[in-house]
Amino acid sequence: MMTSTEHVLSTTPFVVRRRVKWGDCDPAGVVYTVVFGEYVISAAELFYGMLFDGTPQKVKDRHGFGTPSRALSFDFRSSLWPDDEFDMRVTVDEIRQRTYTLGIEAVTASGELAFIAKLTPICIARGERRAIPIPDTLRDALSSYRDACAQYAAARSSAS
Ligand SMILES: CC(C)(COP(=O)(O)OP(=O)(O)OC[C@H]1O[C@@H](n2cnc3c(N)ncnc32)[C@H](O)[C@@H]1OP(=O)(O)O)[C@@H](O)C(=O)NCCC(=O)NCCSC(=O)c1cc(O)c2ccccc2c1O
Repeated sequence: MMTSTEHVLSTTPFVVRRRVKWGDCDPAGVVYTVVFGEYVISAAELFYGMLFDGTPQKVKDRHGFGTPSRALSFDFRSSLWPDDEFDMRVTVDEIRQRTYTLGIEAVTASGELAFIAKLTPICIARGERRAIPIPDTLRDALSSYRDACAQYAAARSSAS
């Protein structure tokens, strides 16, 4: 039997399921604030892997760009506890010139909203710390994903 504490649940929309590990928690017994950054960046990296069908750093290397975080914000709605399972759904909220914003919404197995994060990466030339326009391959992949999610949502709402 294989047990995983982090795996991709679906690709459209892109959803990562995680289980809170004991080591994620602080002495108060809930997930430590610092760990939320790891949750979000890890989900974003898996998202890039899906967009380019590979492992995240290798695909960015291949395409010649990096994606340092230009901004990151959190809205914490409820605490996460050891062994809690939660799903992080990734949306493409904005695509600008050199930056774009991913929304990451985390919902527990009982349907409770845990947090909403907004991650704004800035594209840089690989190996340099210089901002560049979002490469066309990435821009196209982000737009296609956003369109596919919109189509999925429309199909679901017309079915219900
Ligand atoms: C990357 C920078 C050197 C670029 O500096 P520059 O001066 O050229 O551009 P700006 O910093 O002014 O950015 C303009 C851009 O940002 C948008 N923007 C401005 N304010 C905000 C805001 N509050 N929220 C959201 N967006 C904002 C503005 O609209 C412009 O976007 P457009 O799309 O409109 O053009 C410099 O920004 C820099 O070095 N920043 C620090 C980055 C950093 O250290 N982050 C901390 C974590 S490190 C990290 O995440 C990281 C990840 C990687 O995967 C890497 C991979 C490879 C190398 C390094 C990595 C890395 O450090």
